[in-house]
Amino acid sequence: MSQQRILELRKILDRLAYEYYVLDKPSVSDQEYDRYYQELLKLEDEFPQYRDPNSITQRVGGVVLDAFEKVSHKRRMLSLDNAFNLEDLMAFDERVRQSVKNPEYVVELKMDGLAISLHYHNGRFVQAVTRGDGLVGEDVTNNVRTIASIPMHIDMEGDVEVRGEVIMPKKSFEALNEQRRNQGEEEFANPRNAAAGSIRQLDSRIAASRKLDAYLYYFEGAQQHAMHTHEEALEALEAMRIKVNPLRKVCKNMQEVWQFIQEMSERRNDLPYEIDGMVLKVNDLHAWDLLGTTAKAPRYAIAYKFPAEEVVTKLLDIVLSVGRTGRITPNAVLEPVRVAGTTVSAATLHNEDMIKEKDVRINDDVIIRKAGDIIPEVVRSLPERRNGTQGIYKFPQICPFCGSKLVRFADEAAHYCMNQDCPARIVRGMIHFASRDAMNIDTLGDKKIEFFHKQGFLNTIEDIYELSLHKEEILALEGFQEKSFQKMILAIEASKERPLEDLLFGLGIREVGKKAARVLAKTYGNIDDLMAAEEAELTAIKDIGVVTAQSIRAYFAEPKNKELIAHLKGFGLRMDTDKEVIKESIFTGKTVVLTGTLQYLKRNEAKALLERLGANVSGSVSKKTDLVIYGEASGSKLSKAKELGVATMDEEAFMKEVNANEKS
Ligand SMILES: NC(=O)c1ccc[n+]([C@@H]2O[C@H](COP(=O)([O-])OP(=O)(O)OC[C@H]3O[C@@H](n4cnc5c(N)ncnc54)[C@H](O)[C@@H]3O)[C@@H](O)[C@H]2O)c1
Ligand SMILES: [Zn+2]
Repeated sequence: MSQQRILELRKILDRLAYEYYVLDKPSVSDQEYDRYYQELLKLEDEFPQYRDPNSITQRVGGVVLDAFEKVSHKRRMLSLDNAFNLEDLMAFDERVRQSVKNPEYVVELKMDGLAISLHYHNGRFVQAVTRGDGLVGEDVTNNVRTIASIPMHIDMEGDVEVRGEVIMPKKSFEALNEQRRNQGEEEFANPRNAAAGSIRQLDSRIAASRKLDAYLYYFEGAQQHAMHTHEEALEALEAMRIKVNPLRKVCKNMQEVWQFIQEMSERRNDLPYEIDGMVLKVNDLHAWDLLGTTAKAPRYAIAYKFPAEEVVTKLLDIVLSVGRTGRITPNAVLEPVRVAGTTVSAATLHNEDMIKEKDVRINDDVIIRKAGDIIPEVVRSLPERRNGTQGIYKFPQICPFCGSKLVRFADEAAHYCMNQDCPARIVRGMIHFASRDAMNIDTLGDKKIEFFHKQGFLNTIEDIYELSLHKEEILALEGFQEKSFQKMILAIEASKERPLEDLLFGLGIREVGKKAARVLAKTYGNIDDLMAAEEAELTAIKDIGVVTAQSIRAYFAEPKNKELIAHLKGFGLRMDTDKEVIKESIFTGKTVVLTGTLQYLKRNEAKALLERLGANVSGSVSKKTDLVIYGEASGSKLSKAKELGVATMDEEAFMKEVNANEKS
């Protein structure tokens, strides 16, 4: 039983960590994650036979993206153990006291960003590396250079390593999300994920535009510089004009610690950046060596995490919604309640497993939590408050909108309505088709589509282009005027000119998101060639996997979909891409040869990029060659180029040029 639960928890946590560290897109709040984590920690403690070095509790979370140069840390970059209340902190103090007499603590703010290591050589900033998996991080030097508060020169000879936190101030975060909203892009869940997403960008101009900041809190090898305490080390950093957070305090005992924590938690909302807790560090650096570290965290420090805002309310009902792919989401209908400054009356329950996991039943009192910008969630039910009217929730077997049987695939937690004609799916599909990222018919929003569907005017995507046939009926409806009707029809007409990639995305083919649509449109140029493409041909395209390829094939094999495309063609929708404009660049008019193994691009991609930038790509080096671009293990072509005096460029430099041109 406990073993099963341990495995289950590891699976949940691995998925959440992936969403958080790799996608920078968490689906639950940090508190929710921490609850699962603490439960796992406790079970592993209780049942040592089930411990596993691969468990998330035994390693530093986080990953190293392949797109970046990997750098090994000289000393591991660790995480921190967590405390959630005074009791946890007292236990930590107790453990420290077993090795250290009368410990002092430096108490700092726990800034919610991502850890970074900065390297200086003879006073010059030379490299910045992310924490990564703790052993190896990503080289993000160019991006970190764009952070104004990080000094490029310091007054210290030799090699100096400083560590700290890159953060996105609340103001920058709000501005960024507003901009993303306006451009129809997905918003970041919180400043931490936005900061992480900004630092891990291949184009440093994006990082520069994101207005990041950084605070440093660790001086590697401070003892070699004759410092004895952490506070002395921080002051030495300040003397080098390195930014250290002044909101910190050296505390003589736990009473002072707790008082400072209370003080800061009251000021928390007024700070210009987000903090998710406080960090206690033993002040005496000699004690750091004495106490040492675990596989994951130092024993001389601990993070106290602030509690999230939680309230209790009644769960009145569970209702299902259906997405355009048929995916079903169960939602909690709640007795309205104020939490974290807003009134909440609905919360997501994710899927059947989550409902079981949290043992949520209709009529239960439940704990609701809203943290940061994440949608409200049901944390758990309060079974002790049940009065006998709460039966175990049975997940519906049929779609509430069309009555067809719901399907749950073996490897997925979600249920699906598989009925292509399900009215709820059709409406969601039309909403998606008209949305900003797709055909961008901005006068035809969610509410109007739902309304016209109820009126019987919109039953398929094709109907959008025949809406003008219902002019008389629509004008007879309340709230519709000739002028706004004309505007709507004009926007529908204008959408016929959208390029192929927008149409492909708008069709809502499973697995074909914005990016895949762009890749497909670019590769095929028009819809007929794409419709004729075999699965093998599709999977040969970078970024298109087997599942996506099969889904595309299945979509175009469906007679109804073929008909839809034919009808749309009949309405005059263009079904090709914008012609690639050749961009003037340093490659324009040059004869270029590629050689060696490229790290960032496949050979054919590099070729396509070069051609777009006006180059003529050739296979062999001769006197006519203007430039040889080389990757790793390049052999005879490179030596021949050198012999002939032909200019050469390594892949790194090439990527920089490409990036510069792509973004301009
Ligand atoms: N919502 C989710 O799905 C999800 C998933 C995974 C992780 N998380 C969150 O991330 C946490 C785990 O991340 P973690 O391993 O980075 O641990 P952590 O964020 O709890 O603590 C360690 C980090 O704190 C940072 N920090 C900030 N101020 C500091 C200071 N003054 N001194 C020292 N360090 C400071 C450093 O970056 C350090 O690496 C979880 O507890 C959870 O809150 C959330
Ligand atoms: Zn249905």
